[in-house]
Amino acid sequence: MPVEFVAASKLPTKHGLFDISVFQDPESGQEHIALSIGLVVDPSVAPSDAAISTSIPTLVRLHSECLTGDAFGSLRCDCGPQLNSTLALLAKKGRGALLYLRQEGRGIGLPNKIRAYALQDQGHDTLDANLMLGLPADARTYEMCQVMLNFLNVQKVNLITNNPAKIEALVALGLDVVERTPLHVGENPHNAAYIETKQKRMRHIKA
Ligand SMILES: Nc1nc2c(ncn2[C@@H]2O[C@H](COP(=O)(O)OP(=O)(O)OP(=O)(O)O)[C@@H](O)[C@H]2O)c(=O)[nH]1
Ligand SMILES: [Zn+2]
Repeated sequence: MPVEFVAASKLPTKHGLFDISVFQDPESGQEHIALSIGLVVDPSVAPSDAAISTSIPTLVRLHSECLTGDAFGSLRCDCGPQLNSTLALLAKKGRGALLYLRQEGRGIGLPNKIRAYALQDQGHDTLDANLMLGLPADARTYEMCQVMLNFLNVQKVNLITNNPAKIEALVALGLDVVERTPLHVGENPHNAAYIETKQKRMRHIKA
């Protein structure tokens, strides 16, 4: 079942003043969040210039939930710095959206991600660890983004990502991804092999 808009409000952050919009899948109760800036937050009350604004490419990041990286400052991945630098970029540009998608651990959930970390502690890489658990390498889907981006009046997308699968997913949903902005931040000795595996085995773009 598609997600539905639930509520929106202002959200002052250390990066700037964002709009927060919450969406929910009525069947599963799963929530997804849009943090946007400089966008019309409800198409039903769109001002007359909304049509003009939708023709400009909008900076968008599809950020997959990572409790360990986003909230605890884990150095095992690059999620925390990616989240922060995206919000800083959107605030600087004054226009764009970060969709915070509740697909922890590339969609396998936190317990399985920690099981996969334990296997990585034994020397397996991030991809093999998922497979050894009998799980897909990447279990994420992106259909909720269609409703969320439509709600924000976004049609042309400049996607902030290194992952071509996200571009392909948005294009398959009918969105017009006209540009890509790379996001290489937060590399450190603990996540260097993880980032290298994403580039060598998961099609992530290095440049
Ligand atoms: N299963 C699993 N998930 C992980 C691991 N490390 C990070 N994650 C999750 O991976 C997701 C982020 O995906 P990444 O593969 O790092 O990057 P991406 O979102 O596909 O691509 P970018 O848009 O370029 O950041 C988050 O949901 C993290 O919780 C891991 O070792 N195993
Ligand atoms: Zn992470």
